[in-house]
Amino acid sequence: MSFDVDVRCQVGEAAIALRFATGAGVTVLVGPSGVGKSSVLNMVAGLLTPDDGHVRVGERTLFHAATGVNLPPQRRHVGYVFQEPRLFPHKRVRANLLYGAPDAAPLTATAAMLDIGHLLERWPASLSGGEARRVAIGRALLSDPAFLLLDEPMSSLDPTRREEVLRDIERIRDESRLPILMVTHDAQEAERLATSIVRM
Ligand SMILES: Nc1ncnc2c1ncn2[C@@H]1O[C@H](COP(=O)(O)OP(=O)(O)OP(=O)(O)O)[C@@H](O)[C@H]1O
Repeated sequence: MSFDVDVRCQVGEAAIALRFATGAGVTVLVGPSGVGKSSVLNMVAGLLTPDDGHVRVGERTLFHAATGVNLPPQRRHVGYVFQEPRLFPHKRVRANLLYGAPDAAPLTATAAMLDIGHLLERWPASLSGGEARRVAIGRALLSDPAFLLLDEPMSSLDPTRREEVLRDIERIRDESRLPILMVTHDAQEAERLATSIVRM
């Protein structure tokens, strides 16, 4: 089992509840705007604490209300790519990529895979949307995560850039074998990337 999630949480007016258990590959979370998809990612990441339930990824229990287990985000070994790239504006691309990386050795190979090797000395403000997104994905991968969370990684990209990021995610799915939990609005993306689809 990759993701074994059963969470309930009141967020403002919204009562969010979701249960799913999925195997290896990409689990895609789909559903209308405001239904709570990003909140579920935040509960898996440890940024939002569920009122009840459990979160297990692989063999590890990250949260279990009944026994009081609640690992802080930094101990969950999560690579989280937010809807906005959230790069550090005062750090060059290279330093952004290495932020949180236990080891600089995989930098060259990861940058080559994401086709961002020529951008290492640039500042984030000079990047296009697609480039910034790929740097955010690279930073998540280089932190040596146990799993990836991707929140609408193709949103607000033009069709060419979208295709590039789609291919990157396919490559990560097929080569790194990291469990991936991803949110998308787009049925075609879900169809193409998903090993499992969870509807909210
Ligand atoms: N800080 C907050 N205070 C009150 N309500 C909130 C807060 N954060 C989120 N919500 C509400 O919780 C619900 C779930 O939000 P969430 O961002 O998880 O949805 P989503 O499915 O990811 O939406 P989208 O697809 O539009 O990004 C929404 O109804 C939202 O208005």
